[in-house]
Amino acid sequence: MSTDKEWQQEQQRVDDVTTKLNRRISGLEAQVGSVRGDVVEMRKEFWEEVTMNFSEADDVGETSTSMRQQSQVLNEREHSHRMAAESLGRMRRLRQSPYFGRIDFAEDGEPAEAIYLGIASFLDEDEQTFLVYDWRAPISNLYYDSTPGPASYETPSGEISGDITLKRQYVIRDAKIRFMFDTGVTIGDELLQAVLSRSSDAQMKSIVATIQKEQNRIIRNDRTRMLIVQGAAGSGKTSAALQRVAYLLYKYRDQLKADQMVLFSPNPMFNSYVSTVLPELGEENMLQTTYQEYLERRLGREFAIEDPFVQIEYVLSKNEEPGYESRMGGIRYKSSEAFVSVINAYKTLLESEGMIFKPVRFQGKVVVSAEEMKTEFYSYDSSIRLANRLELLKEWMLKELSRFGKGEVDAEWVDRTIDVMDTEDYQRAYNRLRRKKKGKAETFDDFQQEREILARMVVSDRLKPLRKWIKAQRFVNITKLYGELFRSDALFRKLSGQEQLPAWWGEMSRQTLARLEQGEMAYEDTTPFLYLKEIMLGFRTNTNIRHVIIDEAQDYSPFQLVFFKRLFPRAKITALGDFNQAIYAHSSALQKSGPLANLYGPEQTELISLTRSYRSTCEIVDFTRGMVEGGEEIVPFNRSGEKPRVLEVRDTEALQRSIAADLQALQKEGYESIAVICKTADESAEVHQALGGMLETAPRLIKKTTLAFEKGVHIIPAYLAKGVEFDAVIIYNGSSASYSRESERKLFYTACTRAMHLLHIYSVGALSPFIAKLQPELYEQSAVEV
Ligand SMILES: Nc1ncnc2c1ncn2[C@@H]1O[C@H](COP(=O)(O)OP(=O)(O)OP(=O)(O)O)[C@@H](O)[C@H]1O
Repeated sequence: MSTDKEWQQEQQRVDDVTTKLNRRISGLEAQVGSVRGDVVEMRKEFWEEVTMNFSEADDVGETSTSMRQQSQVLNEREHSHRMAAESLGRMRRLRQSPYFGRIDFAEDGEPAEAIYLGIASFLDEDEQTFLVYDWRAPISNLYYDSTPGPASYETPSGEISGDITLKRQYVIRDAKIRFMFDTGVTIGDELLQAVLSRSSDAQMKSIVATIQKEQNRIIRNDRTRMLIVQGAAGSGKTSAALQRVAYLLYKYRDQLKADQMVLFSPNPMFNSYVSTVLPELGEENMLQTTYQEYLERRLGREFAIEDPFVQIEYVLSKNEEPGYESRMGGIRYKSSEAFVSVINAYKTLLESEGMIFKPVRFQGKVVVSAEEMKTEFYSYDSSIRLANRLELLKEWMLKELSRFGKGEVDAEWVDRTIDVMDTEDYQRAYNRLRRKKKGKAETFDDFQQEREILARMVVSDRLKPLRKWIKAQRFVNITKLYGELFRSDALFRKLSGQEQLPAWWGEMSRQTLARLEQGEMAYEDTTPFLYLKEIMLGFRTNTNIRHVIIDEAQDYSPFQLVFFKRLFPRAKITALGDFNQAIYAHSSALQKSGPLANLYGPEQTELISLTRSYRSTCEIVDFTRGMVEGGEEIVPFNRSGEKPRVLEVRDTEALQRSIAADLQALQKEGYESIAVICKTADESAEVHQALGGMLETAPRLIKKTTLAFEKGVHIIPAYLAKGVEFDAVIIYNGSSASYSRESERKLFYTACTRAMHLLHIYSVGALSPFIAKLQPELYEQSAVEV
């Protein structure tokens, strides 16, 4: 334990470091000052600019180089200015809290040296002595990974071993030490206690000061192509992922930029929730997107595409509708690896037969018929790759179109068009001609010639959209090709190699075709459809991205994962998830062993499990872990609170009145962020309206389009509460009517695990079996009804 004297010495050091920081800050301010704000913010429109069509590996390097050049347009002056500005930002952050940890490390045969850890390095004026080490420096690993005693750490030039003689933790604010504690086995249980007991924030916080050993393994793991993290609810997966981004940006600072890393979030609100962590650590944010955003860009123009939230609403609330079971069968099958194999086999088959094209038509006339295209296509050497044969076909069609165009020059419609041309059009045509025929004798002098030139121009103009259409290879009828899979059982049997069709095949196929005909695409069809399109026409890969972080990985299907692998051929993947929170009806890529682990093979895959849950009190964890399989492995962090409270009420009116009273009481007690978690969006909207009239300030209704996460009272459907947390959670109706099907278990678990300090569950009538089956001593059954 530290003594008063040590405290004074430490405070003295804080004062010294602060003085030096102030000096450095003044210097940097002078350097940055006058041109502040001039720094060019270069952010790429992620999906717009970096996706390109490449099928050959050779091209990849080239694209990547040109893209890097693009992003390095900043000139030298701006560059150094930017560096200074960034450094200033870091120093200012350090001034608020220069460090949070210290280890005294004696390298073998050397005296012990005190290593202070903060969010950035700070060198003394001699430019040699580290007053503060960056938490990501190799030596800092000792702090997270080792306890006092013999220890070693890796450096680029080999392992260094020695002895840790002291491990100390601080909370420093405004140059004053507020808390100081010598730690042993774990990193400051006490500090962690304090951090976890505070109320939640509208934005996620960085956890650098209290990273736990097992989380540190995730942050610094850098060996394999694929890192899979299976972690209990609240075990710090998202936190670890974000610190990992910061770590990689530090470790590979010469090669890796923030815009080469992308985080896939479950919804737009989550994006905003996590967006402050990296800036807080003095790093630029990585790119953030959602899978839906990608789908919209790729398919949104052709189809009305369903989003996963509409799909889940259907799954949760339409179980009485005809066709429900077959759609569920479809959702499961279309997300499977088996379907990936079918589509791969389909592509192979199409190399020799079965292509479907759209004819090229112009003013009712067929320019090139689908049959002619097919004949031409299959006349090419079959050893040429499919995508390349389609390129050849494209060239042939463009020629056919030109030939057709020449024949149209004398058509009557052309004459008519020329007759009604106004002077502006005429002038435009004339100018164009002049530009084209620079220096040549051809002019408008000759009437005959003039007519011909204008006619050619008119035809060419009219054919322009068709040319564009051909160039974009829109003539391949992907929709029909995809539909064919569901139209012909024989074809499907041939491709799957199975006599037996998948469950609900007939009805499900009818549903699929009916939607496609309406120009709609169900969420479960989007990835397979796009995959078929990509493998036919050449995959549009994104080679700029070097790291893909997939949060809530359990919500992605095996099919989507295969897709990710193709989409980001140069990226390493970090996939974080919890199979107990797999809320979608499709099969999940994250299973104990399975699709995710197989994606890059065992050599290239590492799996880390997190079982300690930090978010919720012991009482809440004890309660929630009983609901899921394997829950006994989840270990609550040692922080106590009230037992979850369960309250059965008579009817909806009593339910809403009780919840309104509860909300008011909670707010009075000082809970700042409270969620009333409903099952669906419709239910949330109803509750929002009902409670609005009963509360002083209207609660906030969270929809799938909500962008910002804020404090206050929220009404939110369970599936949108993914990844976020609240001081207090009220489950709107945890009755057996709402949550009893097996498919609802994980949704219910996800909802309950959003609570940090307090969990109240209301139920109209009988309780959900997921609660009823728990030991009664795990919760407080309350009878109070308003
Ligand atoms: N080492 C730590 N130090 C301080 N706080 C931590 C630590 N690890 C986790 N937490 C806190 O625990 C809470 C849960 O963390 P996080 O959201 O990262 O968990 P998760 O595993 O992604 O959860 P879920 O799967 O339920 O969404 C957050 O408030 C986070 O700040």
